[in-house]
Amino acid sequence: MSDTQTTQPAATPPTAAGDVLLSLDDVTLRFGGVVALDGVSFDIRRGEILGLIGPNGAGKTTCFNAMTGVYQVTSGQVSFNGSSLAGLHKFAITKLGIARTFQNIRLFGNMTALENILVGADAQHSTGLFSSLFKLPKHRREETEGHDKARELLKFMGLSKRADELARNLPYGDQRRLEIARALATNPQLLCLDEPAAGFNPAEKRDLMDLIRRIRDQGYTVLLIEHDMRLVMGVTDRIVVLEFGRKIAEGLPAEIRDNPAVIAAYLGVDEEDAS
Ligand SMILES: Nc1ncnc2c1ncn2[C@@H]1O[C@H](COP(=O)(O)OP(=O)(O)OP(=O)(O)O)[C@@H](O)[C@H]1O
Repeated sequence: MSDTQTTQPAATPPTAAGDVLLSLDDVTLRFGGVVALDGVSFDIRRGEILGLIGPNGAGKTTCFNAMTGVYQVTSGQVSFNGSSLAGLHKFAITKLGIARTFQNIRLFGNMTALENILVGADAQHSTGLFSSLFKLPKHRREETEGHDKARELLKFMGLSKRADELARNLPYGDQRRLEIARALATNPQLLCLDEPAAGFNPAEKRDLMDLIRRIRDQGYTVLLIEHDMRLVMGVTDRIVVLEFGRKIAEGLPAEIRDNPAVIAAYLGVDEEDAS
């Protein structure tokens, strides 16, 4: 990645580092008889990299889905910048400033890398169909700005040379990075990454850790779901641990590493045996 060191225009810089950006307050989410989230509460603070971990089926992706409007919570509340997200459609939530990537890459394969990012940037355009049909000046200005920003994002992610290649022809690692770039194009305050290192080799994982730190240094807040413990422990500021839909621990990486309940959850043994 030779062209990754330039900076791109930052997201809204942190107003007061450490204030609460998003909070889950006693959130329960049921699918019929399955309780995917059971009274989960935690905060994401502005400017931090928060890890969300737990064994398979713990409720991590459901948490993302509750935050991004894919599912409405059964009870409890999700708030962003102090306002409830209840009833908001996922597009409205994107506009408010929450973006995500998916476990399984969801790019538009027949579009170029650049076009994929432009789709993300479109989510923040203020002009509507009328302006776009009649190519009004404000719409044209937004289009130009969108192109400039998309190229800067490609550069930031080390993908400049891929701009005009179809997404489906990109190597796997570049597709993963493009997904992150597309999410950043929506100009989020909070970027949620769902297993971004899946399928990566150790060297790619190290590059990803570096990239996540650089993203945070640009002023974004990052929520990271990841199974690779070395990556999670190495890059996050704090970690929240779920098991069977419940929060079982929250703390600094070193605290989580030594927490008997967390060790038990991962080893599948009784907490007393793990301590
Ligand atoms: N749409 C759905 N309908 C029914 N049950 C669901 C649905 N989505 C998730 N679940 C259930 O909710 C629970 C939590 O699933 P979730 O995908 O959030 O876990 P996860 O921690 O992300 O797991 P993994 O690490 O395997 O991705 C699981 O029991 C899962 O089967």
